[in-house]
Amino acid sequence: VNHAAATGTGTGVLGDTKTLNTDSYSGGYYLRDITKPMYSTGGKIETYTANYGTALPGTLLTDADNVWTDRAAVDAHYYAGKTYDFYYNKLGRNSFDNRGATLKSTVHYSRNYNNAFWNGTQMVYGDGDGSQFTSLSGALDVVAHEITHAVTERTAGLVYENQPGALNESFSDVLGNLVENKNDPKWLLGEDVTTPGIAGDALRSMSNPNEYGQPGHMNEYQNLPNTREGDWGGVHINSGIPNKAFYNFVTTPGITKDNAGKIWYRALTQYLTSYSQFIDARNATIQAATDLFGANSLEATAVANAWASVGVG
Ligand SMILES: Cc1cccc(C(=O)O)c1OC(=O)C1CC1
Ligand SMILES: [Zn+2]
Repeated sequence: VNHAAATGTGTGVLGDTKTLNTDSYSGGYYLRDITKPMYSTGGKIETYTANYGTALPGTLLTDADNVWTDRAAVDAHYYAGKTYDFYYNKLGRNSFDNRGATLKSTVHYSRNYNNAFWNGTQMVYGDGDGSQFTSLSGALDVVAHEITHAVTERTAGLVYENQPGALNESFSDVLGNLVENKNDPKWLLGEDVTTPGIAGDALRSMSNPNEYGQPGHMNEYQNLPNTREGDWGGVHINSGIPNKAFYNFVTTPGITKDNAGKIWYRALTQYLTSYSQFIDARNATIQAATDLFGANSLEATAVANAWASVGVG
């Protein structure tokens, strides 16, 4: 029996019902999406469980009746599909490698694990401890954040330390929110899975980085040690500065989310390199806006103003 695309239903982390692309193969249903353009060269979206251990990728999820109840798996699978669609339809990129590589996710990684990460090959999601986080695949901005780490690794290659690392983090936050495309005036990150017992909070805020302990201007840059304890020079801290620059840009009257995304994506994939600093990101986004909209365009002017407003350039 060959692979055949099937449509299942599943319950997500927040209790919502979703339609899932699955694969009816040899008598069972597999959590495998074979409907995307990348399938023409063998690419698919596959979701696994680590079954609360740390061996990767773990076991590909199967189900007898195509009604899926593993909430973390349902959202990891569905949101990976949404992220693939955004990159393909909006930015013309065919998966993280732009060559239709299979998108592999593993959920239920370890126990009480308050993290999500791209390990160089696949996405990995913990279930949280139920207090700090619920299952981390339950948020589209988180899933798109992780997949964007893969895109960055294959393009600019921004090293995960100091200013290049803060840029790496910021591009993941920017694309995470653009893919999520919520009507969220505060441009929050992780709001759907952070502290399930507290409403209205988040992991980070792009509109007001200070709200979650991040600098929003160069004069608040935190020189932290390039160690694990120092968050590798504060990559999740100093990302507040480029995040705020993007927020100021995208909220400029006349700037659309689509155009802002094209400019940031073009800077990331055409101009930035491993050790790019904040000033290089400023120059790269101005150049990208100039390429796409012209030297004296609203976009190019607004990009320069946005970086100046956070003390860069
Ligand atoms: C929750 C978490 C912990 C450690 C690293 C990351 C990381 O991927 O950098 C992480 O995920 C996020 O930041 C996502 C966006 C909310
Ligand atoms: Zn990250």
